Amino acid sequence: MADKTLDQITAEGAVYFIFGATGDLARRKLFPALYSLYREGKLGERFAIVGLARRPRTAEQFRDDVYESIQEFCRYKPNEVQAWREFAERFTYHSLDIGNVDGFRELKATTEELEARYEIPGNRLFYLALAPELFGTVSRNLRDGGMLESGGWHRLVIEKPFGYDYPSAGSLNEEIRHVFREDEVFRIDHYLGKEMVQNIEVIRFANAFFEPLWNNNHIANVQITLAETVGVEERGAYYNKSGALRDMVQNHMLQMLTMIAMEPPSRLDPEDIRDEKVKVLRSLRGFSTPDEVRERVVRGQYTEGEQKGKPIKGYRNEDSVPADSATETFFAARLFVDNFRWAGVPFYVRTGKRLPVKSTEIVIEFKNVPNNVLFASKQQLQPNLLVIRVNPMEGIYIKFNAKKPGNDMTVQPVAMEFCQSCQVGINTPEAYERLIFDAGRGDSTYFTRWDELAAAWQLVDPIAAAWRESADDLTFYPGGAWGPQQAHGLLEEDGYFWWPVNGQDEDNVIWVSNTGK
Ligand SMILES: NC(=O)C1=CN([C@@H]2O[C@H](COP(=O)(O)OP(=O)(O)OC[C@H]3O[C@@H](n4cnc5c(N)ncnc54)[C@H](OP(=O)(O)O)[C@@H]3O)[C@@H](O)[C@H]2O)C=CC1
Ligand SMILES: O=C1O[C@H](COP(=O)(O)O)[C@@H](O)[C@H](O)[C@H]1O
Repeated sequence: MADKTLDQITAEGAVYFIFGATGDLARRKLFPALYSLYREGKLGERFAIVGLARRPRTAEQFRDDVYESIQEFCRYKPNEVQAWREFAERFTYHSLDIGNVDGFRELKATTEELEARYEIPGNRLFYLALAPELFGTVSRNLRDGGMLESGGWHRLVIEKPFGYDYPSAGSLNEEIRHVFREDEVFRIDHYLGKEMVQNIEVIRFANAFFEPLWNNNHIANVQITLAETVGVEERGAYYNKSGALRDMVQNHMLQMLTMIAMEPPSRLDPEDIRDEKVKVLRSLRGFSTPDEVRERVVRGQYTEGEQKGKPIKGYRNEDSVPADSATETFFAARLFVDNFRWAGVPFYVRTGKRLPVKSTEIVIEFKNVPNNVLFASKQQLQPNLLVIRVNPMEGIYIKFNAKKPGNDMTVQPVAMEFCQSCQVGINTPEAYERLIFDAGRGDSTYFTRWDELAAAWQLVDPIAAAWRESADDLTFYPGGAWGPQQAHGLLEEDGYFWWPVNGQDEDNVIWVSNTGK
């Protein structure tokens, strides 16, 4: 599986089915990812791609759409005529309504022709870029239409959101599992495909100097920020039902938290890693009353504001959003992992739309050194920080104290940075490339297993239930600001503050960086 060479993986070959091929995700992420994989030889020689949706498209029209999407969104441009032609030849479009099983029987015939033409041994990967309500029907019709009768493997890749709450996620899971085994289901959380999220394991487990300090004796708190400048764009109808809690916290935020908090797995096998992540999710302190939710969670919604000098409208004025919506566009919480390693260490998480910058960062704040004669009376020492920059900048920096050159013992913070994206630039593979490649080779490490999802929903559901009771605690923030004041209060109560992202507070810090900053 994961330890096969690239040649072995690509030699097997597969047909990739993109359900929802005329949709936004396919256009912005999936086609560009497939083209990059092709350009890097990661699809091998034996592959075909079938786009599926209801609207009629000729093969030519479809290839034109794909060309435009790649031109706009892919890190490789389709300017190399020969490469584009060879790739486009492997792309076909099949118009089909998910609800109609006969369409799947026709698809079977088309697929068998493609498999014969390109010598593909019956391996089939079904990517569902569809509304989740359709996942169960597709699974059933794939089976009933004979699409699972080939000799090779069959894998189902599904997009988020996986359910609306624990019961609905459970029903959805059952529907899918009537047809596919758990090891055939690849549930996407695209944050797990991000380079720096995957790097957390390496940073933690391949360095002698982090792991011994990685516990409540040395870490004061952990801060995870996922800030976006965008509003809800054209997704008001979806977002208004989902809100930040379901859109970002239940999945991306909790996944990052588990990577930070998990115990080292005994082997780097997908199941061992996922077992450790589940243990973290199960150790998260739940919310047993609505009061507890109010104490530890802040929800906010953006109002009119300004970004980069331009006015922006409030959430309630966005398209498809009701004028009295109580949906949160901002979420912050103080979470605890109640286990031996992390007892007493707050994990602060925050995410929101219409914040001042686009940035995802994880800050590990270490406890201060004990007061000592040398420094304490004279100056306030800053805590050591380890900062993992996930997105859009990728890298890591550590902040520590050093002597300012001169005669006295003045201490100044120094930041040593490794900026990965500055080095690799646009050639960093996109999350979707990695995830499609991993699904193609059957490596489920960076996909969410059902028990992870279930545990995440079980944490999130009581928060949603408390919010349903009353919207009194909904706070507001002007678009372009760092969320409501209450989110700062969460940390101030504990004697901390949110470290500014992107090193923005670092005027007094000396930077040593591979970017030459
Ligand atoms: N867009 C994004 O950035 C992200 C999307 N996602 C998830 O990905 C999934 C797809 O999202 P997105 O691309 O934005 O959605 P869109 O609404 O843009 O696309 C939906 C696709 O489904 C097809 N479709 C709808 N009904 C049927 C049917 N009965 N039979 C066959 N095809 C059908 C549509 O094509 P047609 O009308 O031609 O049938 C279209 O291609 C969703 O689960 C979403 O939550 C997750 C993260 C980010
Ligand atoms: O899943 C989602 O993620 C995006 C943010 O992803 P990023 O990779 O750009 O940080 C978010 O905008 C969207 O609402 C959500 O559905």
